[in-house]
Amino acid sequence: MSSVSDLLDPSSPAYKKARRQFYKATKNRPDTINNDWTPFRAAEKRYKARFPPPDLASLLDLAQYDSQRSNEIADGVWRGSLDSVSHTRLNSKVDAYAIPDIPGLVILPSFLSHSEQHDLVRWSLERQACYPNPTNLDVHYHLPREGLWTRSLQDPDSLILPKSLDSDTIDTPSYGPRQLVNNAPISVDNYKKLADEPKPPPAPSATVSAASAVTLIPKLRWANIGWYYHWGTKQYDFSQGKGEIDKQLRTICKRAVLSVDWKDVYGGLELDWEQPDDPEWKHWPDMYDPDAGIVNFYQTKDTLMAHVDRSEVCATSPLVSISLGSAAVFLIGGKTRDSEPIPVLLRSGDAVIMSGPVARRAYHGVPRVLESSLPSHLSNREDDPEWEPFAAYLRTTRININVRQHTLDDTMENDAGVLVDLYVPRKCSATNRLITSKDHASVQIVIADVDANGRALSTNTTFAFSGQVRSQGEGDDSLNRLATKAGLLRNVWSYQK
Ligand SMILES: O=C(O)CCC(=O)C(=O)O
Ligand SMILES: [Fe+2]
Repeated sequence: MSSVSDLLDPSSPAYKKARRQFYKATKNRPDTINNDWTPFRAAEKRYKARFPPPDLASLLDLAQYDSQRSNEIADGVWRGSLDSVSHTRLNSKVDAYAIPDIPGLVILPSFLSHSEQHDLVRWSLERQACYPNPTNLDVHYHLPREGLWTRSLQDPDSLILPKSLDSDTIDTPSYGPRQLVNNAPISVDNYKKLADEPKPPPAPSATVSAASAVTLIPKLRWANIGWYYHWGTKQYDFSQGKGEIDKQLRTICKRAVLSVDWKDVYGGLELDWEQPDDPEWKHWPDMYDPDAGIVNFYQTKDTLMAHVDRSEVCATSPLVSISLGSAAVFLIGGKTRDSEPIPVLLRSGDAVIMSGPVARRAYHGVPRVLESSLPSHLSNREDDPEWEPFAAYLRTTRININVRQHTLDDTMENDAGVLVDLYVPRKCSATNRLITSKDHASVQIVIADVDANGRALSTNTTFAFSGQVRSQGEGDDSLNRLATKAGLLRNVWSYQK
């Protein structure tokens, strides 16, 4: 088998063979084939291509600032550069860089120590891709309670049975890249409606047959953590209650968010925040607390197409994304696929934060997992004889832990962890801006409809006022104005004049 470095060397027989195969395969392709590609699609195609191998010099490779990573870079054949994408070093407790073209995008290279990377790889495989967390394989198979990974080590040949045998409804399986559904962006206004839409469980495939534990491992694509995510509608399903996000992971994500001086990122920028005079980033040190996420498992041929993660009500709160194992090309662009994306080389231990109204809503994807890029601290661990199966798996795998904040804090849930109407995020009736859960001076006034005898009916009209409106002495006037408009009051305004 040819190595990756042979494939990058135009004089090698392996390169020449790949070129012959490429010309043969594309001989009859019309020249106009790529005229319709958006800039994002064209970039995906470029980095995905096996031939010619992509030139990664255009990738931002922040590991190159770190002399302790020089061996890691030298050992792998893939390397980007430091001068292809404009970036600025942030004033922060750890190495952190902002990308001025995408405000709110922050990259923390080498954020995790080697031992944290080991722990998180084990954590992902042993404890996340298993009951009670849903995974892509659960739909089709009766997975063992101890998890597929543990079973595959203890009894690799044990048979895992398909669910189609005992189900009335069946479907076709999909192991490829995650299916992309064009979901409606959730917001405070449509939140209730989307939460109430039916979320039928997906049907198991009729065509999968029993498979051994070890052969199913490379088919693992994702595990859901925190709030239950319904892939069919790309919305959260609150009726399933809230899964736990492990404390260790929450602590790591909070450390990432708290280590950044957000004033250095956002100060002086005019962005489209819900409350421009009190932008949310100022509250992240108290408010940021992740409650939803996905652990992604990519084999080297897998890609994740351009998408926007817009199922979370907190549309601007930081999303923390941690890379482990093999390296990858990460693309991030703008509001549509029509902006040219920025290419970044993400290596094991790097973290990316997508935050604020621009970066959190930017199209992004992973067109390439880089072959032979596993760093030596994950491929050989003489200190841990039990590590070898993890190393073998990671040689063809990248793990990404993608952590979001869906709700503003847990006062939005009842004791059972279910979102309740009362705590659905509200907007100030006077200013139409979001009332955060930390706005303890906000009030909600419910005015009951009454019958002819003055007795309360079951219907009512509700007004919510933010603390800011009240502190400016605008509460009474606002209530009068709104109640008059709603036909509940008469003549109050004439008093004021
Ligand atoms: O793998 C990555 O780096 C990104 C994953 C991602 O965008 C997602 O899970 O939504
Ligand atoms: Fe994403």
